[in-house]
Amino acid sequence: MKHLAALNKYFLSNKWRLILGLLFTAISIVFSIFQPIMVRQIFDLLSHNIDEYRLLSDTSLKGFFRSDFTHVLAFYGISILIFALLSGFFLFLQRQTLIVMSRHIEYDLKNEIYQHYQRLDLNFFKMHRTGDLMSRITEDVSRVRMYVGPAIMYASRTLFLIIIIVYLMLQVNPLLTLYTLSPLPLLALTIYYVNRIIHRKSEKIQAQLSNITSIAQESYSGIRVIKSYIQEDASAQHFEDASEAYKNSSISLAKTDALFQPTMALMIGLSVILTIFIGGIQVIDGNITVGNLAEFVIYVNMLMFPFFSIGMVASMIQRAAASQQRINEFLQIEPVIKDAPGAQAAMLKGEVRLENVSFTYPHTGITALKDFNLHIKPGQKVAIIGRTGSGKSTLAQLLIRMYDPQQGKVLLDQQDIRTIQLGSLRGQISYVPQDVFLFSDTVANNIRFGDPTASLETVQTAARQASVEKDIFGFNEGFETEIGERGVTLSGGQKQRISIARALIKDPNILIFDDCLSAVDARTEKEIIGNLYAYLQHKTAIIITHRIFALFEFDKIIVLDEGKIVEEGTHDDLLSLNGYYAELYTRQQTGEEENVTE
Ligand SMILES: Nc1ncnc2c1ncn2[C@@H]1O[C@H](COP(=O)(O)OP(=O)(O)OP(=O)(O)O)[C@@H](O)[C@H]1O
Repeated sequence: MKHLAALNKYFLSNKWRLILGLLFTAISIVFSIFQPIMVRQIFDLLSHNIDEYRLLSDTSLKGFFRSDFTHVLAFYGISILIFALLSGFFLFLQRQTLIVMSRHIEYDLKNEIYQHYQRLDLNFFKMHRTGDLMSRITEDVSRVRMYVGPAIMYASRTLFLIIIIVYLMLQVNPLLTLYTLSPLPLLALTIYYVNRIIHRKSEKIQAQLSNITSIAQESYSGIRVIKSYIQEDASAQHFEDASEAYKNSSISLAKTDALFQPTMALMIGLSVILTIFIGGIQVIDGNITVGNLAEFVIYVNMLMFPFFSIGMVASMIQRAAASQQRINEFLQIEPVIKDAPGAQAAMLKGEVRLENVSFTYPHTGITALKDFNLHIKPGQKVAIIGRTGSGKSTLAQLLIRMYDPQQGKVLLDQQDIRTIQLGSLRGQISYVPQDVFLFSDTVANNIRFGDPTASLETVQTAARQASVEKDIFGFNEGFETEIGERGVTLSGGQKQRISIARALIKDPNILIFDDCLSAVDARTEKEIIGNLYAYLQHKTAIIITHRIFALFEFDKIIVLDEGKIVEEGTHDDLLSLNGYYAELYTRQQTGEEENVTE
């Protein structure tokens, strides 16, 4: 329950809705109480006067009484109707305030979680599965909403109703009250347990349903592999097994559900029988009137749902507390990478320096860079080459401060990057990642992601510089073509170049290209490099690659191995070293020649 305290701030910001909601609940209940009172009055009126009326022999007097009775009955009928309408109207207002409040809280909570996710660093996302992040912002928030809306609504209704009705019942006859109410706690307890079973089964069904969805999704995305390996039948069988499990669980839930209504009917029946039996004896003994008995039967019926909802509300609160606990776990995580106190914005010219940097990935313990030193002057072009896993991408991650090194310093323009505001730092470095990610949006908007205010002309220029403009004009709707599931399917090389255009449009002084030309052919690569050359003239550029760009005149080429620099110098320096670079160069030259002669 203590976990739910985190929601109090939302109740506070919605206090008027909450107060009004509770007020409407009370008013609606007061109006609903008139019905049993009036029924009692009708019954008493009739039972007191009916014998005398029947004994009347004077037909005109009888007719007069009859019409009088009819008027009184009509008056009560209309009054009951008016009170029921008023009660219903305030019930409507109650829902309009409390349920609306819960939707506002749900909205705020979702935004709070989402904004918090945005602040958290890469390591957090590596450590938690996407499904887990999603379920906390969707399913857990939904369960919490059941507490801040329906649970509060039912609980307040139940509390007010029980207080008023039990008070009225006690005024009539305490003993009868005791007997009438005795089965109701049992009802609450039964509902609580049945609800828990239903919930457990529903959870299982939900998990099985999402399993079916992911099996289907995976088989659609991997349809080419399934077909080429003739695995259609195996894939169908896999789906059928998952569906079978889902069907069995659903049937089991239906059986439990089927028990629910009869259990309730039994409990209600038991209470009514007890009321009529004990109440009947009390009427015979003259302790209460027939009207009281009728009134009691209505009270019992009115109390059924409140007692039923005690069980329901208890399990709703329990579930909401568990969900809020899961939400709090994430909300309480503070990002490790954040602005240090006193961090300043900086105008970076482009000098990069790493001093004795060692970095180990926190969640795997893999040391990716060891005592690493590097100096790049503003405007220099540097290539980073090395075997897979040698630490090239890690270097890029440290420069944009996705991680902080455990030892040593990363300096930009001679300032430790930890003293530069994170937004200012990342805003002035363009990073083209190895694994391209494009959003389901238009081509133009994907490029504009680097500068949301950019005009179409600027977008086109960036596309031209990234050598992808011609390809884009080839699409049906040019720059307005949708990318993604519902849009065009781009080739790997096209995606990479759009991602480069996105980086160029930012027009920063430092650019890092992380192996982002791996999917283009040699001719396109030459074209891209030719175009980029002019663009990069006065900018610092770090190009991480597996291939040697002989065309590009690098100021420095660095060869990494196991997180250390093993070779460093210009193209000619490295060739004369006769090491990894020279070997790679020879291999690449032979490969290219073979390609030409083929
Ligand atoms: N996010 C991560 N979490 C844990 N370990 C990682 C992570 N990223 C990389 N590593 C590990 O750190 C080491 C260096 O990886 P890095 O990605 O920097 O190499 P790389 O030279 O860029 O390789 P490639 O050329 O294949 O991209 C590798 O052993 C890798 O397994």
